[in-house]
Amino acid sequence: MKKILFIGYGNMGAALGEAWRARSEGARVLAIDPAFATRPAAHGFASAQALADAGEGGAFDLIVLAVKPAMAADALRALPHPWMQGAVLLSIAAGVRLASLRAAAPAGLRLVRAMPNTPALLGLGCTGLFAEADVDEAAREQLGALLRHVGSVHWLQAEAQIDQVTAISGSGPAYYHLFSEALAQAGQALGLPAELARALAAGTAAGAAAQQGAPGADFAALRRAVTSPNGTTAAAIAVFEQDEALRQLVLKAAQAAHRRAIELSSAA
Ligand SMILES: NC(=O)C1=CN([C@@H]2O[C@H](COP(=O)(O)OP(=O)(O)OC[C@H]3O[C@@H](n4cnc5c(N)ncnc54)[C@H](O)[C@@H]3O)[C@@H](O)[C@H]2O)C=CC1
Ligand SMILES: O=C(O)[C@@H]1CCC=N1
Repeated sequence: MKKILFIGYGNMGAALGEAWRARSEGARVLAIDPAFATRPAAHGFASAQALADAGEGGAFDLIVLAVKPAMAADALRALPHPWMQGAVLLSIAAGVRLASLRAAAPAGLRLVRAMPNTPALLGLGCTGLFAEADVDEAAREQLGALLRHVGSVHWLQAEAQIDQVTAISGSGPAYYHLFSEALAQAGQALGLPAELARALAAGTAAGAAAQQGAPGADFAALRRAVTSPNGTTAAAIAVFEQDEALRQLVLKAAQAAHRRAIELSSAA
């Protein structure tokens, strides 16, 4: 998949597109996004018409739909059909079902949904992928190879799993960032200077994440290694674990994200 077009080049689209521009040998990445009207770039066009006026277009191998969910179907409908001849469409829009995309797509366009996450910017993302049955093994391998440029790739067995992945890893980076915000605030509340509290929270998150990323890492064993009997960590963990408070809160939050993904699908 050498000729790639992004529809929408915001946070997530640009994270993928810029990685492929830098790391995927031979890939030619173009993007359409109204934001290119104010921040011109050689590979970016403010509209499909601007791209066509520049003599680009023809058929693309891969079209990545990376606009907000509510505008995904309309953005797909607005694309010239010849661009999609023989292409694969990769939609990263949360909660936009294959059935909605199918209804907006020309016949023959092969459809895949993906749920990446923002650490893709650093090559440390996780992507869940689900493809329609007509996407052959060769296309799956090429897509997998592209997405491995931004982190790990996980093929799913059912489309509904995309909503579950969204609630865990799609939204998940924000959960960890919120925890770091809270830890830095707690540091300040205990009397540390703000910048030191921030640096300690960030450094601790990065260190713990690296430990968790080791092959076969056992989260509970890593936690126990910090927790001396009757020590300081045990005092803190007892608060988190009282009535399973943290686990229950995380479960409720993930269920809310999952419900929202399902709601988005009925709105799209
Ligand atoms: N941000 C995240 O962590 C993740 C986002 N997603 C999905 O990615 C999609 C995009 O999200 P973000 O990048 O966060 O949003 P964003 O708002 O940063 O990017 C969306 C971009 O689409 C552009 N746009 C608006 N109308 C357009 C049109 N008609 N044609 C082309 N471009 C148009 C906007 O100018 C904007 O740059 C969403 O559907 C979201 O569900 C998926 C996984 C993670
Ligand atoms: O918040 C959202 O809806 C998107 C999907 C996953 C991460 N961001």
